[in-house]
Amino acid sequence: MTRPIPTPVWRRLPALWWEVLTLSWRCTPGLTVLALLVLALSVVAVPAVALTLRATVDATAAGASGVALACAVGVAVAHALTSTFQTVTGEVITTVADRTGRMGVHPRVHRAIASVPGIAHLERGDVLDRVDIVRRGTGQIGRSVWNVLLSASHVLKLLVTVVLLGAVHPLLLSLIPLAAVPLWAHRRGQVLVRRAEVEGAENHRLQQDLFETVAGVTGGGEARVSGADTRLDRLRGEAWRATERVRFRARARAAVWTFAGWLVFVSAFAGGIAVVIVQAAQGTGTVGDLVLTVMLAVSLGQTVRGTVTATAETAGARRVVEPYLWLRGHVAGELAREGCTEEPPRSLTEGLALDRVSFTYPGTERPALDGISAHLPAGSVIAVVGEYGSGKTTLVKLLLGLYRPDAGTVRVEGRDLADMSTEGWRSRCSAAFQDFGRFEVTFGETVGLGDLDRIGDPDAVARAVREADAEEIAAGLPEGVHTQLGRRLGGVELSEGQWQRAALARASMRRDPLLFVLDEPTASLDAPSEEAIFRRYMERARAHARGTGTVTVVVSHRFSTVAGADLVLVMERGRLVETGTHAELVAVGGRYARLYGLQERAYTAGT
Ligand SMILES: Nc1ncnc2c1ncn2[C@@H]1O[C@H](COP(=O)(O)OP(=O)(O)OP(=O)(O)O)[C@@H](O)[C@H]1O
Repeated sequence: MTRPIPTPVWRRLPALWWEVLTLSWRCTPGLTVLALLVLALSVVAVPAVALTLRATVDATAAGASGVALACAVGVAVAHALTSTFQTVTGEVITTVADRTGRMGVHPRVHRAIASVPGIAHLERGDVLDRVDIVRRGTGQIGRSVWNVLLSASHVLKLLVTVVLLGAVHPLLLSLIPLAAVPLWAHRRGQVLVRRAEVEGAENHRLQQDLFETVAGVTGGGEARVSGADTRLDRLRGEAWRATERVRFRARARAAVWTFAGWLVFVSAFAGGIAVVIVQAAQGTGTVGDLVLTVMLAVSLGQTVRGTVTATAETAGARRVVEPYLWLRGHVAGELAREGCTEEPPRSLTEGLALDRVSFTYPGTERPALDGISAHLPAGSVIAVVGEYGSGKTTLVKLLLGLYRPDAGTVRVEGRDLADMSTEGWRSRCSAAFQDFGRFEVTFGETVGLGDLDRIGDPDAVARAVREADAEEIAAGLPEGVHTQLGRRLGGVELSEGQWQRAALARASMRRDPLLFVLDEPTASLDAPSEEAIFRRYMERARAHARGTGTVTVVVSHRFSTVAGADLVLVMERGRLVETGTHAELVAVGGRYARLYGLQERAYTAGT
């Protein structure tokens, strides 16, 4: 099969600029029009000042004081407009670009990444590097089209200026090609800077992760107690220095290129001015010509610098635009590869099945799941047990469609989950994980996020809170479910167990899930609280079973809590080593029975 040749970046840029311009229009129409207007008028402002100034001087020399006065007023008006444009253009463009970046581009990036079925791609270094660059530079993407328009307006200004100078003396036309030298030199430097950004992205991510670990409340506390914070901080410093070394070298080389380019242009320009001065001294030009030349000479410097800066920024934005386009291509490729649109069934009668499922995490050697086959009947409560790292979480993540099996099939009512629309399947799943999210919104919202359609429904939220046994938490908050959570936002901080119950309540928001997963969501709770919650969720599972045939999967280390499950799956090093009910497995006297006995003895000894 021949692979399609990817479209070069430069051919995709015009479409991207047009897209950003329409986004600007949608995000902030008034300012977008103002920015376009200011750019158009700024092209004619400087030549207008120069021409009216020449007319003023020549009229004065000819003794036409009335004309001279009128031209002087023209100079004042044109000068005032030029100054205003110089101040306003940057402000307006920055505001438009910033709004477009935050309100338009940022949500698009997040939506695109989230639209890819599964999360396996978020474990890939090449994807993470690009996401890191794009997240830091969405403003530059919003600004990219304005830099292009700014460059175009500066180039136009430059052309008008040089044409006027050419009329004074044709030799000055040679400045046109020479004005391109600084642009070219700057571009060369930017290529080096761009390469250095991608090269240093991995170390930058590493230092950021280490910083968050050391400075974070959770990980940071642990690091301080264990004394690992000094070492982690040293590693962070090393990673930062490695990134900075690469960046600094590239920027220094880029600066040398820019300086050399400017030197060539400025030398040529000085020669041009000398020619005009000689011409005026010989009487072949007017005093007005000399004034016009000096005026344009001053503004030409600014115009060329503006052109270089805007063009350099356009080129510089490629270090963000290129990874952005790469990410979009990646997302489109992933979506095309999936292309599954089948809707999930309304209810289950047969249930879910794993058929020789294997899975290895990207970048690792050992399979996390190895040839798992099991039937999870509709309406049943399945317990998954096993030691640390045996593959329990990976198994439920495959059931939830967060990862795709490398081999084998996950079936829903006999149909391959891979053929089903990921969005459709996820909308029929509920899950509470050990690493639950702490969403710092109001308590009611943190629960309601479990079912966005009903986030504002107080009855639905109250019921979910009741099911997670979290009523006392809500009642204890100063403003009940309307209390803002999180200290950073001036709200109330919940304890670990309270956050966990909030996560459980969130998972209870959906009324008719086909798959309900509880992956050790009660690890922060004591054994009696955990048992009480599981009892409650077992009852809920039985009620769901009668309606939609929901399969409830519970992952736990505490064997006693899951003894009431219909089926227990015992995992060991990625393999399913035993299957049966609690009674059957105890009777067999195998791995489950041994681990169960050990835990029971430990519990009895502790009481
Ligand atoms: N994102 C990941 N990338 C690479 N390897 C991973 C990842 N997540 C888990 N693993 C590995 O896959 C194996 C199974 O992990 P998994 O989290 O499924 O086990 P578990 O039984 O749920 O463990 P625990 O009881 O500690 O939660 C482990 O060897 C683990 O190190």
